[in-house]
Amino acid sequence: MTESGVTARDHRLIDGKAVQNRLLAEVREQVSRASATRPVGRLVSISIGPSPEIAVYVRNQARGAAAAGIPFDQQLWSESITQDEAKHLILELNDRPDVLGIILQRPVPAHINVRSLQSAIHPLKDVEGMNPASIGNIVYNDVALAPCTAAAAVELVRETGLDLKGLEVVMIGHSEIVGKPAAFLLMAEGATVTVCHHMTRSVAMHSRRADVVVVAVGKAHLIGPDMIKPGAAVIDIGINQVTDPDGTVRIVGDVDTEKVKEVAGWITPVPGGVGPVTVAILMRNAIVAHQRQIAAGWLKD
Ligand SMILES: NC(=O)C1=CN([C@@H]2O[C@H](COP(=O)(O)OP(=O)(O)OC[C@H]3O[C@@H](n4cnc5c(N)ncnc54)[C@H](OP(=O)(O)O)[C@@H]3O)[C@@H](O)[C@H]2O)C=CC1
Ligand SMILES: Nc1nc(=O)c2c([nH]1)NC[C@@H]1CN(c3ccc(C(=O)N[C@@H](CCC(=O)O)C(=O)O)cc3)C=[N+]21
Repeated sequence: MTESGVTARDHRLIDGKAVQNRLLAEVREQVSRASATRPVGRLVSISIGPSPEIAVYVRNQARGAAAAGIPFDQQLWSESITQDEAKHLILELNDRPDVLGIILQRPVPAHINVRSLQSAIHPLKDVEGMNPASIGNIVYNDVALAPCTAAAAVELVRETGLDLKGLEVVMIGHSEIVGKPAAFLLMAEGATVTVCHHMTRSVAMHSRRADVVVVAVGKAHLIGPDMIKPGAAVIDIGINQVTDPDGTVRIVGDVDTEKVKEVAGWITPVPGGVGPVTVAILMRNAIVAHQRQIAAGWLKD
């Protein structure tokens, strides 16, 4: 039984954990082959200041890295670190041959310019694909190092078996780390993509005609059964903490899973859907970064 009260055996639920296990097994295979010729460096995961939402992600990154056989270095920097100190540390990591890749968790403290730090991560070590150069590659359909959650959403649509070419997809949310990259990745697969945000006059007008709805907003129960075409696939990226009347605290997505699963053909539960696949994509990006560094002559034999 998942948190959302839906049995994991429900055939309408896409099992994110199963997709994670499949992807991590593939990465593990590539890591052991790569390690035969030269050591695979460590994945450095940077959090600046404490944040509960990041803690879950980083804990699962550590588990994913262990499953993939990738050395993992979790760094928690003080929230009083200055922009210059943070940038200097990142530039040092860029030049270390024993560092395979760098991910900077969001949010960062208000005094830190995350866009500037993101740009300081060298594109060959940017395992989250958030350096503008990496994002730019997506426009050129080079999607090998894409933002992990966006790529996870594409992976989960593929899991339905639907042919993405010409598929009517509605992306609800247009953030720089999820909504917009996801829209570009889906376009790269040949989907017809509509992007909605808070200025969209009627989200339902778009979502009701979609073969696939991807939602990354951050509002519990934003998507109800009346907003989904019967049989459509629903990819729920939202992560929201809700407190039940009896005081139980739960994590739910942006979709009213219980009600929407009666209408949808497929739906990703929260937890147990996009989250685990995000972790697996991060590990896949890490071994891709290693291969790109070799191709660029960065790693000596
Ligand atoms: N599972 C995972 O791996 C990850 C999950 N998340 C989760 O995804 C959710 C979104 O995060 P993130 O992508 O950073 O987005 P942001 O929180 O940065 O922004 C929310 C987005 O939703 C849009 N929006 C707000 N209200 C509405 C509405 N009523 N209808 C349509 N669109 C609306 C906003 O549009 P506008 O800008 O115009 O206001 C904005 O594009 C969060 O719950 C976050 O926790 C995020 C990262 C990874
Ligand atoms: N630069 C950056 N990139 C991100 O992708 C990013 C970020 N910052 N900041 C925080 C958010 C949140 N996020 C999660 C990813 C996976 C789970 C995850 O593994 N969820 C499990 C939780 C299960 C459990 O409790 O272990 C699940 O949904 O099944 C959660 C949260 C990525 N984020």
